[in-house]
Amino acid sequence: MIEVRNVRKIHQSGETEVQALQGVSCQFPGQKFSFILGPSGSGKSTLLYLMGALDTPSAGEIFVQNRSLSTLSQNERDLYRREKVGFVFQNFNLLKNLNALENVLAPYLPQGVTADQRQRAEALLQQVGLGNRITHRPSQLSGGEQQRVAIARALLKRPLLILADEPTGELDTRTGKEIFDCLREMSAEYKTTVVIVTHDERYIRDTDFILRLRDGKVAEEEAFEPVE
Ligand SMILES: Nc1ncnc2c1ncn2[C@@H]1O[C@H](COP(=O)(O)OP(=O)(O)OP(=O)(O)O)[C@@H](O)[C@H]1O
Repeated sequence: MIEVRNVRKIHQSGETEVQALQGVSCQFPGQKFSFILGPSGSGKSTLLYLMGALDTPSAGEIFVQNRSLSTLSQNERDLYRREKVGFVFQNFNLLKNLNALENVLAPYLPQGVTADQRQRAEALLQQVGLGNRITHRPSQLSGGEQQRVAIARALLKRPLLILADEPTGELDTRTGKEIFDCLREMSAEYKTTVVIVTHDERYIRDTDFILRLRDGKVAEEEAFEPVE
């Protein structure tokens, strides 16, 4: 479970201050599949980045596994980001000179990849439906396939949490739906907490929790009973 407690975030933009989050509190259920929705500028990405310790709140706290991120040392924050959180971004962030398998392994390439890591990377690519594409480079893959590589890369570290910022933003609606389905399946398979920021409300279904933001505040929370 991730608890967001009265979080405020002020972005400084030159002389002006932007109050991106104005006292947001909510709980994202652990090992479940959640969305953050809301209009442009409502603070969705800001909240996601705070949960991933890519940024720090101006006030308030975020607890992950009952530990406040504010109490972590710089070293512990780095470890948290590196080992506990898998990030998936709108533009896939793949390295264009590496093939799909190498992209999944990219975080481990500098120190040398173990046989176990390689085997897991291949299995993950298989699971996200790219078993026959592992030697393709990003330019030889469709947008949806590139996003699947990014999902496999995020899963390789066995993260506690996957944070996805507009993962379907560059994709057509059918492919976008497939990416949501893929993330949902992976969340269930690996019991990973998945939180997705999106504008794309057309295919929101089978979700456990929705947080709706407006003007940096919670507009609505919806929790769902599991569908039998
Ligand atoms: N680094 C920054 N510096 C200054 N202002 C920022 C920064 N990041 C975000 N903001 C501002 O904070 C507010 C919330 O931005 P945020 O990106 O969190 O919203 P969002 O709901 O994710 O929007 P979108 O859906 O358009 O991505 C906006 O007014 C935005 O302009």
